Amino acid sequence: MSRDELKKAVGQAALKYVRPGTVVGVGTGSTVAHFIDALATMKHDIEGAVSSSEDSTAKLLACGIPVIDLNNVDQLSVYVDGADEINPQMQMIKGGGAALTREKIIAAVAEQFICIADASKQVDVLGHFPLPVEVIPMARAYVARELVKMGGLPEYRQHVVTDNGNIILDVYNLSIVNPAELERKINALPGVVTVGLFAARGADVALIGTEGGVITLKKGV
Ligand SMILES: O=C[C@H](O)[C@H](O)[C@H](O)COP(=O)(O)O
Repeated sequence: MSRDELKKAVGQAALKYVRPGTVVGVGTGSTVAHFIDALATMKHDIEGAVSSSEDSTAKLLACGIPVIDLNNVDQLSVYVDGADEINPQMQMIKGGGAALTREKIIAAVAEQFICIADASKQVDVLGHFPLPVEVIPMARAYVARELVKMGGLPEYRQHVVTDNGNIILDVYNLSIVNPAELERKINALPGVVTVGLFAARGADVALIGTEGGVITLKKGV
């Protein structure tokens, strides 16, 4: 099976976590694009979606799924999103598509985070994928210097402006043995909007696309 077929399989598998009559949290990326296609098949059974990016909003609307402002939602039972890396503790690196901040906000509201990913995203230790950090433009050089002090090699993601009007630094050379601590440390730097480490709030369920089918992993099991 191609990687795209694996992504499609997990996108479809995530449908079973969507409860009729609810608002669904929707992430961003090529895996989520398949989930949105699947969600469109039950668009008359849900109230709508909360979206984590302008890209996903456009795709949801094109599929006829109403997009609802997060501020008008009291409860979100599930948030479905992809990942750039996921470890056995269900902690993730996200933000390869620059949508990390809105993704983290929706993940914080949701009762359940359902991560959908092909098996290539599974790692023992996070950090092979460069860690995205969303930064307010005037803080770019300062934050980069601080990231170097932490042992990283930050690289400015050229020609990318986030949906929030900020820039992304991708941090190479990190072997993240304590993701929760690094998440706290980077988030504490003035000028950092958020780091793409989802450690304090990881996934609750991971649907992993493999050659043998979709595997379901649950946090703490
Ligand atoms: O900013 C983008 C998101 O964090 C994505 O969920 C992540 O990059 C995975 O994307 P994809 O499913 O395209 O590999």
